Amino acid sequence: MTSQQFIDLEEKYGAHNYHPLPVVLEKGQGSLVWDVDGNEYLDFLSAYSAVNQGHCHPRLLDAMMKQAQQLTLSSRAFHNNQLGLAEKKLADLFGYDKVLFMNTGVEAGESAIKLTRKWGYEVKGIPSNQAQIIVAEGNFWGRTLAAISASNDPQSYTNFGPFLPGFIKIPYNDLSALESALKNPNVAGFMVEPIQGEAGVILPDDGYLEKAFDLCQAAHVLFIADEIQTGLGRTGAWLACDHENVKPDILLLGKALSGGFMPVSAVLCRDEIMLTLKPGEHGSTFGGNPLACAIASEAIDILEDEHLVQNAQIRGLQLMSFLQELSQKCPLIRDVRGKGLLCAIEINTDEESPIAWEICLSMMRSGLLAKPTHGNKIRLAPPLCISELDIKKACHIIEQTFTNWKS
Ligand SMILES: Cc1ncc(COP(=O)(O)O)c(CNc2cccc(C(=O)O)c2)c1O
Repeated sequence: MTSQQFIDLEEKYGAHNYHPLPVVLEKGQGSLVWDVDGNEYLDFLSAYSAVNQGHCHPRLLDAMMKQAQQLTLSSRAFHNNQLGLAEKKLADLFGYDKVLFMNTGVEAGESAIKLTRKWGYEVKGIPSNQAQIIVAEGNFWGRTLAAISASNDPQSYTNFGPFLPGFIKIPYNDLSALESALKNPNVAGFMVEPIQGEAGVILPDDGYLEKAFDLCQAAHVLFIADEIQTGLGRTGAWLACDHENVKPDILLLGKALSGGFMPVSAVLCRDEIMLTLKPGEHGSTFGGNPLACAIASEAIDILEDEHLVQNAQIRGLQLMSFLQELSQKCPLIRDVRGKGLLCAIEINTDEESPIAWEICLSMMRSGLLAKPTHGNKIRLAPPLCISELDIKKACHIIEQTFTNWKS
């Protein structure tokens, strides 16, 4: 079958809830993917940071196959021999008492909202059903009704109402807005991405996270870090919060927690918070299944064994210095920004302009896959295993595209 035939099948039989680039992938390995016509691409999206370890990592394949021949799903009606090991690994690595395994990132977000509310009522003493959670404008943590209720992006919430109450929206990177919102005694938590991914790789001012954390502690409010996109080495540290020595009260992980093999997410926090959940009050059929736990354990080991956090830092510096140089000589570029291997080019147009999309099409034809987010920001986020040579190759493609661009 041709690429077009595969695209036509999706058009005819699938929901039209995405607008993919016109490329049909059939194979991935490390930082590379191939389409059905055998064309090779550098993957600079990494499935939105779900394949930090690289596509189809052989160790993850082995771990999956080994466990899949033993037991894939026990349900939580019974214990299994993988869950406790994976919980301990994450708890020890990140320094928390307890881990709650879920599946998708938004489920981790929903779980964090429920935990924070329950803690608010049963520990902080907020009157029943009055708990508020502060969120930052520009946030994106998934597509459930709670997640879109917390969103200020019309594309996320239009015509999906009515919405969940209990969210207070404040500008991102605005400490005075946070300080005044924290005056509300019914606030239980502040959920924030250390770097806003979908908003276009928006970095807060240095010190924002640390000061926001301190304000939350002073107000007896839980600081919830959504590291589902920024965590697990993406920004050149295990967690983006590490760059400011902030230890969140609640930590959300997902995506690369399975290296792209299956949905695995986790919520980490101390006993005082996690033990507000009593048997039968929360969970999921697949949450903490032995297959997911075996894969998650291996996904963490790979990040450690292959020094991928360090590689993200070094390769990120290489990529960012190129981008800064390019931006000096290219009026089409409004801004370049990033941390580690979570970078973005902001094109000098409004969000509605098709130019960012056309640039991504051109880079695709030259062998590099990237996609715009929020119109005019092109995210550049390769797998953390990417080599110096492949960064050089990508930079050459990016430079050729921008310097030869004729609007
Ligand atoms: C910071 C953050 N938190 C939570 C989620 C939700 O994760 P799940 O998608 O696994 O529920 C994300 C998701 N990030 C993300 C980025 C781009 C596209 C899409 C998409 O839904 O196709 C998702 C995210 O970027």
